[in-house]
Amino acid sequence: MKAVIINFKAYGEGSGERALALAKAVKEISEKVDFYMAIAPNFLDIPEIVKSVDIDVFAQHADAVSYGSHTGRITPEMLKEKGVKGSLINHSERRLRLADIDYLVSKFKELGLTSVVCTNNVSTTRAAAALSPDYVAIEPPELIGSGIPVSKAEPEVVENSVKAAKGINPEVKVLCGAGIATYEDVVAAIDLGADGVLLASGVVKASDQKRALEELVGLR
Ligand SMILES: O=C[C@H](O)COP(=O)(O)O
Repeated sequence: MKAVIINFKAYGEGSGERALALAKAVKEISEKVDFYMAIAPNFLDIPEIVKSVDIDVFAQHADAVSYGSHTGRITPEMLKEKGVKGSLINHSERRLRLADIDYLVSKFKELGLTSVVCTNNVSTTRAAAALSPDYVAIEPPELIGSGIPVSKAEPEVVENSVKAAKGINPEVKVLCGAGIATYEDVVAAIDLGADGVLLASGVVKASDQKRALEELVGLR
């Protein structure tokens, strides 16, 4: 099943009570379509959403450390304890070192968490795929939040990332993201070989989030 993962980022429109409402809207829509839909709210909203909404919840980041003397860190074990499905790793707005990405992908496997490693171009997608995460998500940073969909503006980046990742490890699923907002954008991504999309502003910043969700998955 193709995946649609919605990152709430640190947007006010996807925080607190609004995060909970949006999570419920995503859950409701997910029951009407043939997409795997999941969300990535901020850390503070995760426990409440996990408790109240039956949907896969991802963190937006994890730190490459285990329990111990670290201040202000979120370890994979903590995420596991809170009932999250997995996490974005190395998002463009929260980059990590290669060794940290490697640590997290391995630790996630050990804990049964799903890893979504974000990348910015074909070469980094190839490098990320070599670590055998569950997903890589190719997102050209300049298109993030631009409203210009990567699947239309830079189709070759998506297509070549899919080829590069599958060439290294056919098991790795490839998402694309940046500027995705409509069903047409999603279909374009899938036509380029992507296993789904990772998006944020097209839904979270929309004046009518539910309507934006419906448009995204082809219900309108
Ligand atoms: O995690 C999501 C990506 O950074 C894409 O963001 P965007 O949909 O606002 O362009």
